[in-house]
Amino acid sequence: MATRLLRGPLLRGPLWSFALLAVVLAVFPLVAPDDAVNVGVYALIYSLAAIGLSLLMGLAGQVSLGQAAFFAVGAYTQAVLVTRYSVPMVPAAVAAVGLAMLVALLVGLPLLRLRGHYLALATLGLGIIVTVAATESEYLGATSGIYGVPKPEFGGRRYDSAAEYFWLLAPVVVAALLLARNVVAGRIGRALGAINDSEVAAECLGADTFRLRLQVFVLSAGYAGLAGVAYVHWITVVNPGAANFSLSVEFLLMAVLGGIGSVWGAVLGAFAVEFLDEGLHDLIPKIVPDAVGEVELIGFGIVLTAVILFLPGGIHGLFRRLLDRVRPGAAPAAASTVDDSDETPLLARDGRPAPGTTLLEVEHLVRRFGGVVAVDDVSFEVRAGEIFGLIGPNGAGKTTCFNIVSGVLTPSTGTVRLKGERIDGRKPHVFARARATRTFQNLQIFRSTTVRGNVAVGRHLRGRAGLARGALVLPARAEERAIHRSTDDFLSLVGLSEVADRPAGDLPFGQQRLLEIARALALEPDLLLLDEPMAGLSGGERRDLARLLRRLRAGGMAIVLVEHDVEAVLALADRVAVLDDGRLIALGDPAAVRHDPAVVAAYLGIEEEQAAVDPVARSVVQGD
Ligand SMILES: Nc1ncnc2c1ncn2[C@@H]1O[C@H](COP(=O)(O)OP(=O)(O)OP(=O)(O)O)[C@@H](O)[C@H]1O
Repeated sequence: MATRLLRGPLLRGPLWSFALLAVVLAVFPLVAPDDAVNVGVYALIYSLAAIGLSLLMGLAGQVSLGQAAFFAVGAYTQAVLVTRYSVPMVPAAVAAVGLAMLVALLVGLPLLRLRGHYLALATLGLGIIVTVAATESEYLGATSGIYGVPKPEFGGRRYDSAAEYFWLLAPVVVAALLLARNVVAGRIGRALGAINDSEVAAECLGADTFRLRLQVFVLSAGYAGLAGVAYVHWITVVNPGAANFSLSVEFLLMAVLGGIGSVWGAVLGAFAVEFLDEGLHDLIPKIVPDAVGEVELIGFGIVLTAVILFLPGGIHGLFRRLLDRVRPGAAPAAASTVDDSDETPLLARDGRPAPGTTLLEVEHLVRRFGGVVAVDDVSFEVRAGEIFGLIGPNGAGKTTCFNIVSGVLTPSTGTVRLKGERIDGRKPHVFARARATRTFQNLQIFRSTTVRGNVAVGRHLRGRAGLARGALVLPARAEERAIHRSTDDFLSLVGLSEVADRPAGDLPFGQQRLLEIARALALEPDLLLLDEPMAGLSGGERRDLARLLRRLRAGGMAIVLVEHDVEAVLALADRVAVLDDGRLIALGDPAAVRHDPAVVAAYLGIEEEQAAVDPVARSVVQGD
């Protein structure tokens, strides 16, 4: 849901929507009463932290329960630099945001490697640490905090009224939104969206999950730090309450209420929560006389629970649904078929190992799952420019072999070398970086995006735009255009051009298989592992795919083919390895393998000696 929203048209949408927001924000102080403008200033300040949190939750799929800790780091650093060292406001702000990001880097480095919600727990702890440290530190003014932070002054003008401060902040928030939007819509956001859909598939296309999540966490802390800077220049004082858990909950509520993953929603959520906060301030004392802040927190808790239960997409999701209702549905498009019938080389590239060169070496591979030995002392090599078939009955260990070679699983013992480098036990993105990738027996489509979006993820390693370049968009724009254009080429290879802009999850099963192949080809691999690519394809699609694989081989690509359609493999492959019960029982050219009694026996489940003499058994495998 989060990523679906995140890629929605409202968020990626036209730049005019940002202009509209700018106009609304410009007009707000003119038309709203003074009290409301005052609340609006807090909403703008907090929306910065909420945008960061929304990015973290939507893109990295992680929750921070201590966003206020980074907010406080930003606020304290700014206060110290400006009041104690007379550092001008802007350089101080750069340092404050930088320090918040550095703290996030140090927290994220050990934690984001782990699966699960360790980050949420750690950031909760960080909030407590920052609160206690600020309370105990005389340097930071202990419980009273640091006073006397000046209101901002630019060009001789002091921004001390709510309306003026609002107007000063509004462009900052719009710019922050634009940067966040660019991150979401660009290379990094695309890869993180894919990771949320299928981590294993995104990794196999070169997305480094840990690194990307760490980057977003650090960016998210930067947003919180900037909010802290804006805050301290508005209220001119900072105390340990700035790192309080209740403020982190408030940020969380803003992000969730706005719609997780929607940076637009975070701003809407910030305004909604701030005005709700005002309402609760007035309402709670009437219901609970002498009530203190904790009662307000209960109010927030109730709203948070209600939103999760009844409005899972938040305000942004509500808008999105309304928009979907009025927008006409896209007409379903028919898939085209591959129209080439030749075997001219395809996707050849300079620098690819010469045909016949050993690309992949698998030696004495063993993988145990408890008592089951799924792969048992298997060795083989795959050469550039060949189609290598890997066949065997159900449960023979083929997919496990693929998983080990591609880094999805670590072997119990044995080694895997790709282009001479040991890669066993390394992550799948290392495999992808060496220009090798795979498809999956159980389809791993990125459902939150379109067909074209899936292929664009396949181009991840061919792009270079990082977080900073992506956020500033201009340098990355040419690259994005090139990626967009190239997706058409890869889709046309598998006959999916016509459905390029359809949601990937809407395609029928067979086309989803073809999409996985197009996505893998987009990496322009030297080694391609295909796990049952023919399953679910029509007769025509199978023939087209076989032709495509021959053309890729002619271009010098090495293809390893796991396939239940034994005839198809024997017809296509240059060499075939047969697994049975985890063991390699035959390896050689298709003709030799076809006549191997051990292979016949394995497929029919009879004894080898019997298979050797049984004409019926042999005819079943040989297709005579
Ligand atoms: N994660 C796992 N945990 C436990 N056992 C597993 C796991 N993965 C595979 N196995 C077992 O390992 C053996 C080999 O499975 P694998 O999926 O590699 O075979 P396969 O040749 O790909 O089979 P199929 O053609 O049916 O896909 C099977 O007995 C399977 O049950």
